[in-house]
Amino acid sequence: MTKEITVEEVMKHNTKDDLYMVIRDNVYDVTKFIDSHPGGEEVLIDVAGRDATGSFEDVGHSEDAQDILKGLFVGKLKRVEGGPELPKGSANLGGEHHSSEQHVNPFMWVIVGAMVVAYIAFRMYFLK
Ligand code: HEM
Repeated sequence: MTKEITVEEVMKHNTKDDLYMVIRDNVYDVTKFIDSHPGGEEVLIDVAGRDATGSFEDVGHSEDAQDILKGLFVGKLKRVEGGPELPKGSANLGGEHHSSEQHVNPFMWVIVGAMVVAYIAFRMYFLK
């Protein structure tokens, strides 16, 4: 019989070493998959112990990803009327874009630095 897992129980598994997430009311134990996720571990930790349906679907995961999911299934989410709501995962591609913007920054400073040096060299040449 399919195991039923409560919202409270899912929320307890919210660390890298013990990570559950919910996708379409199915509960998955993602702990062993974290290191091999092509999208990185960060996004999975962001949705640990949460509802990751939106994040998972936004990415447009392939059939392969759906197959991996099947292997991680541990039970159905049990919703109790009047009980706590499972928080939605906050991982999204917006976060990813943000971090890639930060990678651009050091390079920008090199360009700005080069322009300042060029300007000073130019001034010195003409002020001789
Ligand atoms: C247990 C759940 C998950 C499984 C089994 C899974 C599996 C995979 C797999 C197999 C890929 C490779 C591309 C593909 O086949 O679609 C992938 C890529 C990716 N996943 Fe997941 N994923 C999961 C959850 C998530 C979540 C919650 C996020 C949050 C946003 C996420 C973000 C991404 C991203 C951004 C990529 C693209 C990486 C790239 O191509 O650079 N995944 N995932």
